[in-house]
Amino acid sequence: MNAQPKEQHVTQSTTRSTPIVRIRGIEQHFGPVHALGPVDLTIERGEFVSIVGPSGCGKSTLLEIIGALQDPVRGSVEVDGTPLDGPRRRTAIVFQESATLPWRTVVDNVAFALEVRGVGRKERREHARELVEMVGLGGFENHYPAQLSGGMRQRVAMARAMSTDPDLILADEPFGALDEQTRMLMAEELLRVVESIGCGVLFITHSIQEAVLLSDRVLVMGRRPGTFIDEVPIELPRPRAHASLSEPSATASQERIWAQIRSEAEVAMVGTRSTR
Ligand SMILES: Nc1ncnc2c1ncn2[C@@H]1O[C@H](COP(=O)(O)OP(=O)(O)OP(=O)(O)O)[C@@H](O)[C@H]1O
Repeated sequence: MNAQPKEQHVTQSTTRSTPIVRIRGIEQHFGPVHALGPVDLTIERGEFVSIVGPSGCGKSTLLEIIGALQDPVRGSVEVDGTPLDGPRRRTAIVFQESATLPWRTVVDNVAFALEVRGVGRKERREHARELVEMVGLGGFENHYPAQLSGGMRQRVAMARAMSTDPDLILADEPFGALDEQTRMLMAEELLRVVESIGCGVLFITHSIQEAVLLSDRVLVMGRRPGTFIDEVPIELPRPRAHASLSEPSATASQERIWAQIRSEAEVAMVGTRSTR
């Protein structure tokens, strides 16, 4: 299958408001390398969309374009109904190794984005404390990043991302550096937090399980230049937890996604061997 995903309004029929993200015909090239596209994508408000696909297919490139960290060579990006012309205050971006500031305590790391925006000290610390509590770090407010585990530091990054009242979270392999158990716990935590604030999420992961557990829709990207080759609606009831993955529909979704990725990765590997 090599079609762009249909303009689906399947899982998001509950809202008729402007989508939080609408991109059309996005393409990216780096010199002679055609890295991405063309791709179309719509994310509704409050919708959780994951992208999975073989290494190097253009996932991070797409996320960075939506986050205004790079400009595409072709196509249009609208966020919240407005053409994107630079970084937005209400778009939060979380990376695999989101940096924490080592000389600041947990609460001051979380308050940092508010400080930059000129929010008063008392107000920003109060809000930061609530967020620290929300991501399960209550009691660690005054610890420094070096005193925390990798998973706890990633929770700090998550709390900081939430501090600016995001309507869109762009997450690029946010749990990729964590061990499997921490990763699953963090995924459950993220679900809880996102459900409580109701923002749209674009989530890139190499873990099919994680994508199925978290998402309303999983988009499968084919090998470079990446385009969407499948769109898998995840119809598991919410709230979800790790156990949801053993439900028959979740297993079927994982198998469908894996079959697509495997065939793309195999073709990519053969291509690499034959061009050596
Ligand atoms: N700044 C750049 N300059 C040149 N090539 C780039 C640049 N950024 C990305 N690329 C190339 O574009 C392609 C897509 O990269 P991208 O990082 O988006 O892939 P990805 O799907 O996120 O990969 P992974 O899953 O391994 O993180 C790759 O071939 C990469 O080498």
